[in-house]
Amino acid sequence: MAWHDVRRVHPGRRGRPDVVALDGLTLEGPPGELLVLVGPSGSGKSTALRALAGIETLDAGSVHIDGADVSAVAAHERDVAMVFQDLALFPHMTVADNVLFGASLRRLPEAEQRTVLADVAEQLDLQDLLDRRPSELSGGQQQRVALARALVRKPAVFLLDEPLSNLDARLRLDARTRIVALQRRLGITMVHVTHDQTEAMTMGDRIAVLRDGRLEQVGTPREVYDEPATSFVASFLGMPPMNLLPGSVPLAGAVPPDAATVGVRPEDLVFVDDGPLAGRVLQVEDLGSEVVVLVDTDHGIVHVRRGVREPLPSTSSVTLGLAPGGRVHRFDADGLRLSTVGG
Ligand SMILES: Nc1ncnc2c1ncn2[C@@H]1O[C@H](COP(=O)(O)OP(=O)(O)OP(=O)(O)O)[C@@H](O)[C@H]1O
Repeated sequence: MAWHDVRRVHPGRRGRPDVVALDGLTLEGPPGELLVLVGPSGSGKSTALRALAGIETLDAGSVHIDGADVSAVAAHERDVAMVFQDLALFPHMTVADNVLFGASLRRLPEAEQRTVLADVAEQLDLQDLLDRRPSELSGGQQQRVALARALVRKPAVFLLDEPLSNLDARLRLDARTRIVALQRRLGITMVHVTHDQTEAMTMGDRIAVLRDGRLEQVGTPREVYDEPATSFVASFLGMPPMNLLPGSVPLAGAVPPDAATVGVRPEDLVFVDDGPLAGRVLQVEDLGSEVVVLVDTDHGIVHVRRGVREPLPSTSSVTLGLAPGGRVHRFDADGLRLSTVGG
């Protein structure tokens, strides 16, 4: 699938200014890829997905599926299936009927419908739920029904708009694993929208980071985490986010002084004697599997991530330095990455 220079402007209502939802979005992915769109609220993720599905008009540019320009093709004729956050299951229908809903499947001979249903029910672990109605299902089960309903259509592109956001943390993890396994097994092209960066990092073959309706960076999760193109990407991915400090902080020793900002991940900082960054321990957050220490410095609060077995500083006044193998990213005044030092 591809977006080529797509622009979408929502006219401002009642004297309000127009909203540019997509501002020349260009992005493409190979067939069989699981592409995750991430970005803050309002960055245009849903609009991009809706544009591909054909339920959003384009003001300029084009969208492509399987190499063909489908910009002028009606939504119902595009070979896509979309799962929304609210799932939109029919409450009066059984799970089986919800899954099979849709004229094309209904036209199949009954025996064939049963095969399709049995197949998808097995893939999504719905075998025992087929006679129930949505109100008799948990959130996770409902979500699996919505996935099944989209899957039986065997679309060329499968679009997921935050389908996991209503699930609790455990179910989310389960659903995440299930979707990725399914996508791998069937080799389907999938675009998954989320604002959850853990979901993005763990699910995507590639992650596309959107900001203000434009593509900020696209790459594998490792690439965007380790080599963020901009300070925006650097601070968007990672929890806690990358620490951004003035370029004058000599964290990486003698580096060229032309960076406006230097960025360092919380895991790349250590407590040392006489380090280049001084501060006071504000808070220690023990997360069970790791410890995050908040240090108040002259340049704002800095997050330090340490292992649970490592000793913590014994005094509240501390100095920080770069961890062995740690990396410092240097950004210019526009936020563009100049280089990465260390690692
Ligand atoms: N129908 C509409 N009318 C007016 N403005 C809209 C409309 N739909 C979206 N917008 C605006 O377009 C911008 C992009 O919206 P979009 O829903 O694509 O962002 P998003 O990244 O998916 O956000 P979220 O994560 O909050 O769902 C936002 O500023 C939004 O307010």
